[in-house]
Amino acid sequence: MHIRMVGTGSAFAKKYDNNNALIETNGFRLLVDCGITLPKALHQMGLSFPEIDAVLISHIHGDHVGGLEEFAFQMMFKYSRKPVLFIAETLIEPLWEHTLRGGLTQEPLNKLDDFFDVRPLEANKEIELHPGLIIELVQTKHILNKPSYSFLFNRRFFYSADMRFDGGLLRKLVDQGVSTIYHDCQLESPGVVHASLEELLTLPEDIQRKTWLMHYGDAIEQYEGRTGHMRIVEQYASYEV
Ligand SMILES: O=c1ccn([C@@H]2O[C@H](COP(=O)(O)O)[C@@H](O)[C@H]2O)c(=O)[nH]1
Ligand SMILES: [Zn+2]
Ligand SMILES: [Zn+2]
Repeated sequence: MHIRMVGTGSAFAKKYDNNNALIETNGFRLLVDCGITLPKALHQMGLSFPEIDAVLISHIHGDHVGGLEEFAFQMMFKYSRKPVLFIAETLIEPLWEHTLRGGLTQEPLNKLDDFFDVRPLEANKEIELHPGLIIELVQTKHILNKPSYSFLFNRRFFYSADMRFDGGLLRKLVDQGVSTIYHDCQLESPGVVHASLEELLTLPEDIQRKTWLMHYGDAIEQYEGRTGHMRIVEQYASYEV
């Protein structure tokens, strides 16, 4: 399984695009989150929307869903196709009512299913998205009373999306066989709604060695050599996980 970060930046980063990723396996290309900067970043990578087989959403923040309106419009009016949208069942109504409805509605198109082939996902239940690509949604803490999900791929690759620090969960995942963790990282403390670098540095060495940092601020270069045993994911680079 390959992963390419379309962006590695925090919500307010300007040197880095929104923290969105492409997971590629057996000829299947899954977009993980579709933020405000995604359409331009994807274009700069030489890719266009029809080359994406499905999109998966972690939670309703602009750097994770802000590019969906353009995705939907381009697919409908430029390519006459309905993209597959994998999304937790708890996020379906808020995604339409609170984010997309205003921009996308034009009678008779007035619901999420008019634009996307919606595939609801249940948390804590494995599902094969494509042959060779199994996913489990793990609900993690990010914003109070706002559902947010991390992703476990093929039982071995954990992608935090946006979450607060949870050392107990990371310990459990590693003990269960997770070999690679991509974790959001807020460089300055306190993390508040993300894991801070200071918190991540408290992880035991064996977990740190499996951990790569993403969703970072523009100051990341100043932190090179100061991330313990954790490595930094580079924007646009491709990794085998
Ligand atoms: O209580 C809060 C809520 C949000 N923030 C900041 O806003 C961004 C939201 O974007 P993410 O998708 O969560 O990255 C977050 O990074 C915080 O910087 C906050 O500080 N406190
Ligand atoms: Zn974010
Ligand atoms: Zn968020």
